[in-house]
Amino acid sequence: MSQEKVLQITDLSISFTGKVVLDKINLEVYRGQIIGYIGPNGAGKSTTVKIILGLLDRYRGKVEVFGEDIRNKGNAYKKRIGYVPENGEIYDDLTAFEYISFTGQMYGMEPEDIKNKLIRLLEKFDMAESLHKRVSTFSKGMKQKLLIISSLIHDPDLIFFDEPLSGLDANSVMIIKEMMTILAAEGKTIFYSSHIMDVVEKISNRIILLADGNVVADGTFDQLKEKNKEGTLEQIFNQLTGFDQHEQIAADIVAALHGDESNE
Ligand SMILES: Nc1ncnc2c1ncn2[C@@H]1O[C@H](COP(=O)(O)OP(=O)(O)OP(=O)(O)O)[C@@H](O)[C@H]1O
Repeated sequence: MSQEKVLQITDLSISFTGKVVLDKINLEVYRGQIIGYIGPNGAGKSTTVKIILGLLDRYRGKVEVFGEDIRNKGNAYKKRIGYVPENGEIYDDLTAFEYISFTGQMYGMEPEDIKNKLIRLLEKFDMAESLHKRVSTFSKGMKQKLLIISSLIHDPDLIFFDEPLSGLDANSVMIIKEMMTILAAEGKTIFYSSHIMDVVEKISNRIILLADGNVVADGTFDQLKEKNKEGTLEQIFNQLTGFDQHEQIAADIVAALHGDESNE
């Protein structure tokens, strides 16, 4: 792996209406890393990514992408970034071709280049027939594939995937996992946020766990395992976030559904 620093985050903090979401986070990310960026719901994973993408600017601290402070960078650095948001919205009335033409041109690509790539990619994603079909007619998985194509069509160097496998069938999941490995081996850097722990465990060469506004673990899966004496990433996650009550909570939920009296 390269020692070229792609991202540096220094003392990054942000609060929303008085609630501290990120509390002086520090991170250095290197070219070719696949970072499994995990944490409980509401831990601040999407917020971190939105700050790096320049979508939130009320933060404190410093964020450097490709060696430059994003506060001084304008928008040019975004052309080297790809992003699959957790809840990606696609303009439903557009066709696949119109949508990718629109996003590709925002990244400064030539229309001919966009079309050629898109035709090849749709074919590989088993969507060759969908080029001129409206997104409103697509299944969830097809929309997700289009979001993935949209995030990668401009060949970005730094890629943020927020639950990219959502809605994909088992075959497509295998393709995307393998694709991430190839892209990282080529020197692309991938930030992979997901709650599916066994995929994160397998795919990431570095895992960062965010909880209560802080980085509470940062290392390879083997390093995390050594420190925490637990078997799977799911167990390490539960241990580090202090969670051991799933049986009791599940039983309480069922009792509440039945209208049983609470004994809490
Ligand atoms: N625009 C906003 N205004 C107010 N609060 C916000 C805003 N955006 C995020 N938050 C709060 O910040 C916290 C972190 O949210 P964020 O979406 O970053 O979490 P996450 O780790 O991505 O969670 P999940 O795993 O559920 O996707 C949450 O408590 C959320 O309610």
